[in-house]
Amino acid sequence: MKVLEKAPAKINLSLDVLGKRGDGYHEVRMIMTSIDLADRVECGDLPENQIEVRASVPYVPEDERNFAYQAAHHIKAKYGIRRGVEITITKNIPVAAGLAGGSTDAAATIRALNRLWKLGMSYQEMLAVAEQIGSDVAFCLKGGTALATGRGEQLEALPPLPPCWVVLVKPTVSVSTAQIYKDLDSRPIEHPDVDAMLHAIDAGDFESICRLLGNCLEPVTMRKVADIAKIKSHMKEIGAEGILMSGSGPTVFALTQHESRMQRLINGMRGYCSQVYAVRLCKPFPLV
Ligand SMILES: C[C@](O)(CO)[C@H](O)COP(=O)(O)OP(=O)(O)OC[C@H]1O[C@@H](n2ccc(N)nc2=O)[C@H](O)[C@@H]1O
Ligand SMILES: Nc1ncnc2c1ncn2[C@@H]1O[C@H](COP(=O)(O)OP(=O)(O)OP(=O)(O)O)[C@@H](O)[C@H]1O
Repeated sequence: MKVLEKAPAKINLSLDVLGKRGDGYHEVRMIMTSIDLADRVECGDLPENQIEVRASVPYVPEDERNFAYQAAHHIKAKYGIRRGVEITITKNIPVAAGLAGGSTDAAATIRALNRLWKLGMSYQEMLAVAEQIGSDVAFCLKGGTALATGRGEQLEALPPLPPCWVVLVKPTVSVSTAQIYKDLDSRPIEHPDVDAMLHAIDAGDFESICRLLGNCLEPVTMRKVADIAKIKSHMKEIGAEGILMSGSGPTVFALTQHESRMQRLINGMRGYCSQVYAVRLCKPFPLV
């Protein structure tokens, strides 16, 4: 038997860091939303009691470093499963891009194995597995729009954003999330207004959402990746309503409610970058 799960990427609409914790992580307060740029994760039975991962691109690890492998490993240990699984990942989300590609594959694997092995896991039980893998995995389990606190694993669901297009541009370089958080420690933090963003989302006020987009990691990554400032300025010239770097970067996204502007952004940005995507937002998965 085989089960297929869609694994959508995320963007951060507001990302604040409140301080460094004793465990080496940073205390965050951030708002994330799922977008319809997704990997495909397929889990199927294997005759031997082992975990095999196949990824469609060569630069994603297929061993225990893969977050989907780790999800299967934790579930097998926790539920005493002595069955084998083959996990096939079709990558569409750019890797090490600030879009939680590996985290969403892990979350999709948890949802898929719950179905394949008929485990009847509750959302809380899935969250317990997700937290063992990475900070963004918890959000990716359900997706939608949410406020994330703690190291990113404590979630509060928010209303969906007003319908819009998300245009993403991924510069060719990739960055390390751990290094960006480390570099942040030696700089003054530019805090975004997370509370005002929460109000704007509650009110469905697209104009304010665009105006309030903010990410305190953006200036840190910008110092390493000069392309980010250039991409932002080209997107502004073309006429995007709101523009921001996602997560630890380096992907930059623009929001617009106008199809003609979305088209202009795609055409305009393809002149500078090969990885340009235009997608819609994604609904949350109905987990309880
Ligand atoms: C930048 C974001 O993507 C925003 O959504 C997340 O905060 C990062 O989440 P993630 O990639 O799932 O991060 P993890 O895999 O848990 O951690 C990678 C590394 O990033 C740093 N890290 C991550 C999350 C956090 N709240 N504080 C941190 O300092 C730590 O050095 C950690 O070793
Ligand atoms: N299934 C996977 N897909 C992509 N990368 C993976 C996967 N599993 C492990 N990795 C490793 O994780 C690293 C980070 O990749 P990922 O695409 O998750 O970064 P990211 O989008 O910047 O993450 P985040 O936004 O959560 O910080 C990669 O360099 C890769 O080696």
